[in-house]
Amino acid sequence: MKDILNFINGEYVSNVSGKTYEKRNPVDNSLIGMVHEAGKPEVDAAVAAAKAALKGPWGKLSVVERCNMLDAIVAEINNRFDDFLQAEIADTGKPATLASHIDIPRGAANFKIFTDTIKNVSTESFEMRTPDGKTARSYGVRTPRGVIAIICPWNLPLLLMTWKCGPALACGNTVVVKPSEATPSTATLLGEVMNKVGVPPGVYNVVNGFGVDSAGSFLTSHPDVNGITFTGETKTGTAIMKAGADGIRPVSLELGGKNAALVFADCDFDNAVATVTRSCFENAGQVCLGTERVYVERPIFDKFVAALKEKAEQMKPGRPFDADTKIGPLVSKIHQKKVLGMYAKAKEEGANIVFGGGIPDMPEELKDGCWVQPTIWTGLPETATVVTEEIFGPCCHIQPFDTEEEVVAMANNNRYGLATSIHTQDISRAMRLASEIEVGLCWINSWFLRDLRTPFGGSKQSGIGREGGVHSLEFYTELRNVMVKY
Ligand SMILES: NC(=O)C1=CN([C@@H]2O[C@H](COP(=O)(O)OP(=O)(O)OC[C@H]3O[C@@H](n4cnc5c(N)ncnc54)[C@H](O)[C@@H]3O)[C@@H](O)[C@H]2O)C=CC1
Ligand SMILES: O=C(O)/C=C/C=C(\O)C(=O)O
Repeated sequence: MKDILNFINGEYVSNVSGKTYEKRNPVDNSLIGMVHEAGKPEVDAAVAAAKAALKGPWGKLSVVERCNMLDAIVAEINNRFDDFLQAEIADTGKPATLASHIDIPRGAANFKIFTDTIKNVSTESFEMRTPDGKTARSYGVRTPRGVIAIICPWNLPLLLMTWKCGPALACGNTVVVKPSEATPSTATLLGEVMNKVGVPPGVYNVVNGFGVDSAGSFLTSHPDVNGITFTGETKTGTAIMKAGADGIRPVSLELGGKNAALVFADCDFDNAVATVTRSCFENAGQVCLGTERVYVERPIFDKFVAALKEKAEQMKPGRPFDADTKIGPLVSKIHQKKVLGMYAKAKEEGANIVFGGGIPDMPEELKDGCWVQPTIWTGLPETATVVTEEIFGPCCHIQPFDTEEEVVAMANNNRYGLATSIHTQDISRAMRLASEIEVGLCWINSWFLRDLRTPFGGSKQSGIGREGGVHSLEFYTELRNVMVKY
């Protein structure tokens, strides 16, 4: 039996409570291991270690020395690529083709981009004349914020954790990571990499457990945590923001979405169908940037619905390493129940089910996995539950539209504002709409195409703050002004 421990001050440790919980594989519900839940004593120890490490050898490294250490982390993740791949796949059940192209490479790239950023970023400087005729020069100095709490979701575990850990460490902070209870393995494994490359104890810590009354809330309410960065549900973001208010700690929040794809009659049809297929069904729809509302201009509506249905039919569910697997299971029984509840709600509210709507027929040995069918609906009003609420499953509702004004109004009529994709060959229209749609991220004739130097985050109830490239420095550093009179 595998034990998934906590990683505190450079050592793998259990807990004083003796509490453990089962981590099961969502493909077939087999037991992967027992997770040792961190309680208050373990969270206190992790934060104390992180605080002490700021004053230890880590805090004395030059930027270049720190970046060299991060480069070694990148190399070691790549050396242990298969270990990370196996761990991520066991936790999530996602296809190996996906994890090996996105999750694990981004786990390494998320450190690399921020060593490049931190080595090349400048701060402003101004000169002025003083009233007594002398000169004063001001300049900015960036210092680490301190101990950063990183609270992660389960959909892209290594990718989303390193997206925060990379810049935090590059800026000289120390971190305490709380992975999702559903996906503890890769964050825990990264502790081995830290030790191998000589990252000092206490710089990177992992506390496993749940949110409320567990590791998550113990961590976010800890007074020695200097900043909290979170990706996950908007409701949890609200709780985390409240926790941050005590002690005036800054928060960076990447939250939910109910993203719209706008497909115009003049689009490159095959590209639009292929891209919307990915944005609806990739990672079994468990991507905050994913599309759950598709708006198609009326002249191509029927053709588009038929084409997307054909793609959904080809999404073969199966084991992660089978060559013909196109879609994995959902992450957990809890999430499967939530998504199937939404499928039932769509039916109850009168949806026309174009495809799916239930559990696929799986071979006997996989029947206990967390499978759901890719699902397409039409015919619902814009007020229907599955058109307004985030589902986080492989599904979408397709609505026809007649005018640009109408589709912009429908796309914006939602409390979230994370991402959109616009499919048209009219570049003027695309650029016009890109500024009218209320989102943090807008893709034109593409989706989830990432340049890690660019600002990433959501508007409205999809988040606060932007991370990526130099934008991450706003959260992970304090910008101090120094004025010298001479
Ligand atoms: N990237 C995204 O936008 C994601 C959105 N979701 C959405 O959220 C729904 C629920 O998924 P969950 O994993 O339960 O998301 P969640 O937002 O509840 O959990 C994310 C992380 O926050 C922690 N957490 C929960 N409550 C906390 C609290 N009060 N204080 C500190 N930490 C806390 C959890 O343990 C986990 O590590 C999904 O069905 C989906 O709709 C889920 C995962 C990612
Ligand atoms: O590319 C990224 O940095 C992030 C992608 C996806 C999410 O944030 C998410 O699904 O939560």
